[in-house]
Amino acid sequence: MNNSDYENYIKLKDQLNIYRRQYYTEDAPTVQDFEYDRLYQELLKVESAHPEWVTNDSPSQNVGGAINSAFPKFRHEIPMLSMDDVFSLEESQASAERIKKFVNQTDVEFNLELKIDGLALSLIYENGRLVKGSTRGDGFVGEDITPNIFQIDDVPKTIPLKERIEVRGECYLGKDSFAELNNKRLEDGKSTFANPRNAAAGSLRQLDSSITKSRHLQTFIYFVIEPENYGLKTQSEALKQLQEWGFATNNQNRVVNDFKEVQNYIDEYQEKRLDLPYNIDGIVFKVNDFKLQSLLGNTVKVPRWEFAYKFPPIEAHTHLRTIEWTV
Ligand SMILES: NC(=O)c1cc2c(=O)c3cc(F)ccc3oc2nc1N
Repeated sequence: MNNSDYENYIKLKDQLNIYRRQYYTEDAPTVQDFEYDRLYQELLKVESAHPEWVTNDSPSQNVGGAINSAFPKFRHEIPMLSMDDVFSLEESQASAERIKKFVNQTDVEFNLELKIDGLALSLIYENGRLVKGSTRGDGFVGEDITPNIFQIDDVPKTIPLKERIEVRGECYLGKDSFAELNNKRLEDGKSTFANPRNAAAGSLRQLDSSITKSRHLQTFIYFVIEPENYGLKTQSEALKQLQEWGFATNNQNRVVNDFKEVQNYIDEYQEKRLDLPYNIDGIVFKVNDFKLQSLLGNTVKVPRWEFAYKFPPIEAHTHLRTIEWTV
């Protein structure tokens, strides 16, 4: 074993863990997502060549980051996993083919969804009333932020369902609300947020709920835990049912059967993303049929039935949109 290779690996792992703490726990990253992704893919490559070097503090072995101990802890009944990322059309085609091979079916339907650049959120309802809201945390234990969840306007406080249900989604800050927030902070001589995702995380993980309320956070709910319990058969059906129950859902999803449609969807939203009122950083591929999803199951960190295609980074000069204030 070439010592310096191993030393370089440890340095890379430690550096990534610093970046993760900044991103997940401090909501204040010092590197752009694409730079983090590049280093993370490098770590995965080294680890696949040297599996014996992998220890459980490696970023590849756990989801998300440490939680802010100021909040009560909340242990997720079902772990909140993350997603594998791919960075090219070819890779996404290869991942789709691997999934088809795994289930031994040539015609697997995928539900494509916009990948909202926000932070993951879990909501629990009992007897039709919202009783718990939490963040992902490390995937197993998140932060109980229930008081803050009640401050988000588009989160229904009651739903027309008597059974206990948990739903999950993304909490985000719209581009206009982000620009307004940063302009206000500049006026007040405060530091500004690096991007809407960190502003959303910083606003949701607030100890003072009135600050959360002032931030105009929004959500897109995309996941029903144990959907079969509610007679749901596919992801696209689940999104419709979530909307009927009163949740904010993103209706730009598309059910596709062949790769040409995937290419069209990716091209369409690579264009549209600049004009969407919220940030997206890719496309989520989900096997649409829940029976096939359970056949595929999960690994320690990610479901095998989904993955995310990440868009290439937008050139910095184009996407920063601030509001022209009338003086
Ligand atoms: N950012 C997103 O817009 C988005 C994220 C996820 C996940 O992180 C996710 C994680 C799981 F373990 C399972 C399903 C998921 O579905 C998801 N769907 C989405 N649309």
